[in-house]
Amino acid sequence: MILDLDIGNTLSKWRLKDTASSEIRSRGAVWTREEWRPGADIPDLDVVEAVRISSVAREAVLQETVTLLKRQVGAVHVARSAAEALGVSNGYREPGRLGVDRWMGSLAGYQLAGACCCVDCGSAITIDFVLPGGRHLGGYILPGLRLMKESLQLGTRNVAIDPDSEADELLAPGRNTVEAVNHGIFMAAVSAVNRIYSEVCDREGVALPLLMTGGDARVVSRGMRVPHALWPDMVYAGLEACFPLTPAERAGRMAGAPRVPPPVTLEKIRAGLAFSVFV
Ligand SMILES: Nc1ncnc2c1ncn2[C@@H]1O[C@H](COP(=O)(O)OP(=O)(O)O)[C@@H](O)[C@H]1O
Ligand SMILES: CC(C)(COP(=O)(O)O)[C@@H](O)C(=O)NCCC(=O)O
Ligand SMILES: [K+]
Repeated sequence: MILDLDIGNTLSKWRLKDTASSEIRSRGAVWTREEWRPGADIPDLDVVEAVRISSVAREAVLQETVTLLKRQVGAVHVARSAAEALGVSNGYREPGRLGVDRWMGSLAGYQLAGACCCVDCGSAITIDFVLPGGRHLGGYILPGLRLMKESLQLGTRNVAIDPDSEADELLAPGRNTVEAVNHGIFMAAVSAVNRIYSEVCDREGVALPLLMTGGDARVVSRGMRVPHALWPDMVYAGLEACFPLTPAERAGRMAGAPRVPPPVTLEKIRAGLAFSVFV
């Protein structure tokens, strides 16, 4: 069995993957806290032959986790952002500083779709771009839905946006505090993602497939104006591509990879942007 770990700022996600069949056997998540330890919340390590980790938690948390895991598991692979991998060149001036979850997502996106825009809606919302030929441009970081809501301190933090609400409802003016806050942060997130996607496609002269992941991807996806695919396992897929262990992974197949809808034409993207130009 392979244990994959995606340690984010809010949640540490894990899944167990069968080494022979490549099937996902179980998955779960625990809060990422300072005292995070693999233990009761994490699956039985006796069955684990290898661990793959993507972590944006503090380096000390990662090191403690790795030390603990190494006592019981032979192979522990820790992903790091690099200047180049799998045909993608990192757009950061200091490549190691790019969040490794963003790097994993960008590598997975490029493997699946070629040039692409990768959006990760977690504690932060990150938007990364990879051009044809594999040039990663860099990207954008904004607060995630939960962070935006908490920063307002209006006592609405425990009333989450229903991911099944229709975009129409979410875009309407709120008629109480919870609605006003939820609709406001929804609007902030989707406007930013729609606009950033269009602006970058416009400036680079290419219509890019759009991939979305993260705990709030389903909600944000409701407000997207362009075709896109949801890929909950996108960060894990980057781990699979960097450290292929199963026969399917060695053949380049990534678990849970979605069908990616073709993007709308560049003309349509530009026509959409034209509405926001007033001069
Ligand atoms: N069951 C849940 N528990 C916690 N957060 C959730 C849950 N479902 C959705 N969310 C949202 O997802 C975000 C966490 O998403 P995730 O992608 O795991 O973030 P990170 O990678 O930063 O830890 C939270 O900020 C919250 O808005
Ligand atoms: C931007 C992030 C905080 C997003 O993390 P997440 O919301 O997934 O927990 C993370 O990718 C990170 O710590 N990045 C380092 C800074 C950077 O990417 O420039
Ligand atoms: K994120």
